[in-house]
Amino acid sequence: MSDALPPGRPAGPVGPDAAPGPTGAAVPPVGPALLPPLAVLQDAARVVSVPMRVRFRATENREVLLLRGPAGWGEFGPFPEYDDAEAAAWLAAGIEAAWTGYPAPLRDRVAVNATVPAVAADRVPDVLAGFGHVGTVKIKVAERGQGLEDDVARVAAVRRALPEAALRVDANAGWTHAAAVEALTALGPVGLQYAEQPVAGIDGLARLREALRSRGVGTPIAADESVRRADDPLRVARAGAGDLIVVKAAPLGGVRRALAVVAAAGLPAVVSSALDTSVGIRGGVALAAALPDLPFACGLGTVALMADDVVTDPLRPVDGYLDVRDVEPDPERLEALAAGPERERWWRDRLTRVHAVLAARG
Ligand SMILES: O=C(O)CCC(=O)C1=CC=C[C@@H](O)[C@@H]1C(=O)O
Ligand SMILES: [Mg+2]
Repeated sequence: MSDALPPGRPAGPVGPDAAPGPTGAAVPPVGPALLPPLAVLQDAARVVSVPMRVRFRATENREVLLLRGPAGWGEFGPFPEYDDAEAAAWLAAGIEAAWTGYPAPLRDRVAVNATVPAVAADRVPDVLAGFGHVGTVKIKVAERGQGLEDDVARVAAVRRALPEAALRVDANAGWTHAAAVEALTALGPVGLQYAEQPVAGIDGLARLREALRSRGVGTPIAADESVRRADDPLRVARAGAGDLIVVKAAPLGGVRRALAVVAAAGLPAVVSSALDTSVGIRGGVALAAALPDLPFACGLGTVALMADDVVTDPLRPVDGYLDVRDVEPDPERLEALAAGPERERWWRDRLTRVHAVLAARG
């Protein structure tokens, strides 16, 4: 088998002539419409630990705290290393889901991509098999401890498996400027749909975008961490640092706030997951379903990377789509996946602290 990169499809509906940028629309501060008392949240909480089928983000077991409220279920699952201030947006999103519910959908299903973690190239067929038929694949690159040859081999393996699929890569800011120029030039012949957060920082993205253009590499640049982890999610758009933005409901403080970010950014948006259970994915689906424009497949297929789920009918892609439907955790699955007492305490303590952050913001 060769690692040569056969040509792929041309880039998607983005690029130098893509949408203009900030529209001046307002983005509300992070916070739920109404903050339930802490005791109510603690009563409503279930902490679960879901084993992964494919290791992703160095995660073997995805732990989250689920909340049951009058409008349904919500998920609070900021990654363990996130501080309480950053985690506040995730709690606001979980409360929105469980106490307010989601805005009305504009479509009844959303296209999703397969997600290929930074696995060895020979594992790619097995990873893809978990997603069923898809027309788009996102491939993780720039993994610490790996080199460009690993990325090229992984991308080539996906291209061999799915010659017609649109391919995108996500470096999670793992490349330096020089490494990103080298890698995206090498991957150029594949016709990447876009490169997600190839380097760190908004200035870094803008500089790279400029450098690629001047070399004739037309790969569009998507901003992810520079939107969801930034104090100001609109700075990317203002700085002209990306051709499109990646939006995730939980880190942006919920579906309604994420919709406001997209409206204000004035850039095409891709909806993606936060490696959630089906309860959190339901929020991503609600966001994708409510966006006026949805030009890209969504990164919401990640339940396929998990070995289990809290519902009996998981939001896992079928023929490249997820239906827009509610989910209800199954009492037996909640019991079977319950986190151990120490982890449960850790999450409940975190809930207490993060609730205080939201309460202090008023
Ligand atoms: O977008 C996808 O295809 C799947 C979701 C995904 O890649 C991510 C989920 C959770 C955490 C992130 O590190 C990661 C991302 O960077 O987009
Ligand atoms: Mg990303």
